[in-house]
Amino acid sequence: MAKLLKKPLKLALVQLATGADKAANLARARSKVLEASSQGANVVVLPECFNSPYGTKYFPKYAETLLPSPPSQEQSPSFHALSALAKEAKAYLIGGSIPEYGEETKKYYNTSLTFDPNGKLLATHRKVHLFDIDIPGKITFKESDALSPGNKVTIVDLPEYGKIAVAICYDVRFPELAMIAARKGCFLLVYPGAFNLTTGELHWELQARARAMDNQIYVGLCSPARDMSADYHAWGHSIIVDPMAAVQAQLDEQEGIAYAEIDDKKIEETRKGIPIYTQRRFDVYPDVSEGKVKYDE
Ligand SMILES: O=C(O)CCC(=O)C(=O)O
Repeated sequence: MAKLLKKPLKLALVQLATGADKAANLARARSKVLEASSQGANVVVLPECFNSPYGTKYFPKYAETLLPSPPSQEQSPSFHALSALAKEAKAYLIGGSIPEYGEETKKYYNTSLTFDPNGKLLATHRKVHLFDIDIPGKITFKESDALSPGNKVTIVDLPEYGKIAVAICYDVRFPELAMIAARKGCFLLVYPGAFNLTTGELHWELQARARAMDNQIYVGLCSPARDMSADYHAWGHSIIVDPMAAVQAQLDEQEGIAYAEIDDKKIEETRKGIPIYTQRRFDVYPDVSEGKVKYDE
């Protein structure tokens, strides 16, 4: 079987304590990402909405524009902070997500930016599935009140290592997206995310393990730390799951960094032991990765 991952890497998920002050969030992100890289991390991930509080009323206030590309410092301080940070850390940086104002569409998005170790932007993912749920007495959230969805699957080539997919939080509930990425050769699925105290307990670990089990690749879910004084209470528990669906690292609800070694051997072993990759029956059902898939907007 062809290698998915050219050489082993160390993955770090930064479970950041965030607040209402954007500049303070960016500064804190810098110190934790540098801590991760000083521990040898090659790929570092930040959480969903790491530069702002999570909530529909906050998105327009914190939104930044990314056009023209690259944007000016004034248009997107977060873009510049992340780019500089990737360079300083000498690591690939998956910059969680930030509220974005699309200059071309006049709409708001929940957007993730990925930078290479030279600070170059490699990919942009706008959350495809918006978090609209209503569990009476527990949680009602309607992200679509403020945001519009993105329209593509985001696969990012990290030249030294191989391909990863980036999607955001609620996107993890849609196995098709993960399946397409895996069948296109990704070795890792990364989801900056902020589940809550209801669905976090029920589904956070289950979703991570299910995506890993179905696709026999690594999965990382990176949450903000929990802040009970904020409007939205994040589940935390940032997690890295291996291709056999075993939990390699998981945090509690407090600020911290989850680390794991990621290598091709584990993918190969898993697929050799449980060879679903060669046992699929595309004569009985279609291969979703072979249909019409949008990779670019
Ligand atoms: O799927 C869930 O239960 C939570 C999703 C979420 O919090 C989000 O998409 O931001």
